Amino acid sequence: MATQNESEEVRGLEGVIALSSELSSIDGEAGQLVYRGYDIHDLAENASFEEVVYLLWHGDLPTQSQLDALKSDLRTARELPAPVIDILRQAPDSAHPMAVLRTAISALGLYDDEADADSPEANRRKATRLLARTPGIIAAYARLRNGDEPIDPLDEASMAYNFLYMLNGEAPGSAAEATFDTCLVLHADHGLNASTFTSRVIGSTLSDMYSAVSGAIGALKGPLHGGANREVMRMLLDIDQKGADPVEYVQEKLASKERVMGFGHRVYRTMDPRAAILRDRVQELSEERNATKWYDYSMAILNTVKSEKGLDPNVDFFSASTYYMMGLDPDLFTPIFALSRSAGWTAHLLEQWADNRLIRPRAAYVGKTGRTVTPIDAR
Ligand SMILES: CC(=O)SCCNC(=O)CCNC(=O)[C@H](O)C(C)(C)COP(=O)(O)OP(=O)(O)OC[C@H]1O[C@@H](n2cnc3c(N)ncnc32)[C@H](O)[C@@H]1OP(=O)(O)O
Ligand SMILES: O=C([O-])CC(=O)C(=O)O
Repeated sequence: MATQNESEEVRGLEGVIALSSELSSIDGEAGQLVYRGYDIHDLAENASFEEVVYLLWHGDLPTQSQLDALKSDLRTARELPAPVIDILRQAPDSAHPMAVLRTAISALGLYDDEADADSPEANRRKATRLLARTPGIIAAYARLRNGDEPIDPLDEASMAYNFLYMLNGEAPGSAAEATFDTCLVLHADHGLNASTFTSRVIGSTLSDMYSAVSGAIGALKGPLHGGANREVMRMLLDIDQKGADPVEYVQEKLASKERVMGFGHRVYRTMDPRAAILRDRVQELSEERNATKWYDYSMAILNTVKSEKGLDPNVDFFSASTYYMMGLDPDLFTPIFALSRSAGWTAHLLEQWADNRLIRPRAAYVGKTGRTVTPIDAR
């Protein structure tokens, strides 16, 4: 039994080691992220999202036949149950797409005969169904709210290609597919971040995978976590609309003690390696198109926040302009994050259940003591 003094509080659990994991490691001082021993730069350059999913779920990169089998399983599993499509049809057009995704993932559990089956094999099958169906949910809702019908994915295409295809109804170029695939690789796992911790807490009660992933989506939605990518784009658009100087705009925010979205991180004390990869991608996209506005604003903000607050950008800062330059709607940015992070959440759940112990910390009680009940008519 742990012996921490009951009155000691570690605010926000900063630095607390709550469990052991073989999935990803972060060196916050060096700015290094590793999935199962592979550096994120290596994976971003040389592995597809599907290969990373296999790596997270199984521990090693797949052989060609293992990858083919995974892709075939994902293809077979991806059709959405009709009642879930009905839920998407009935969701208000103005709903937050993360709320829609959370609801739809929860509803998937209603139509999965194995929802409460707890064997490792059943949990792997559910992880496959859950990940396979997430792109279709996000794309279908994005189309339905615009009055368009959902589009079926293609048989032989990658998840990155199919997501963009289902969303836009046209074939994405190979550069767009590659950029999107890299984004999925970069967001797939990140230690015991808030949403992953949420999923493991829920999983540790031996609740089911749909409950745990719905809870994780709820945690990711917040602007201090995955929701920051949408807020970053809102800030860039606001600067543009007002014709504001990005340096002055951000200086004003800092002077009024507002947080600048996309900066700071609980673990990194230097540049998030994913932000560096995405910064370079935004620069390339900008130069290819001869349209450097978003990159220029972003770099002006980066330099200002760094010099005034000493803060570096996190993954959400440059994913915003990357997605926007790909024509994606800002309120889909966080659902896209969730699509990728589902790989990590489900891998963490499989790991949790392989050696489960209920996660249940303590609170330091700082409330009143020694009170006695006064009869209600005398209060
Ligand atoms: C995928 C992800 O989840 S990455 C994170 C995405 N979230 C964001 O980009 C939101 C903006 N960033 C933040 O709010 C924070 O940096 C967090 C929540 C990510 C991490 O914060 P924590 O480790 O809890 O640091 P904490 O909130 O205690 O902040 C420490 C100090 O830095 C300041 N600070 C931290 N981030 C920012 C920011 N983005 N803008 C301005 N000030 C900031 C805080 O105001 C605080 O200053 P103070 O000591 O003068 O009060
Ligand atoms: O790790 C964190 O605290 C936030 C997160 O999920 C990430 O950076 O990808």
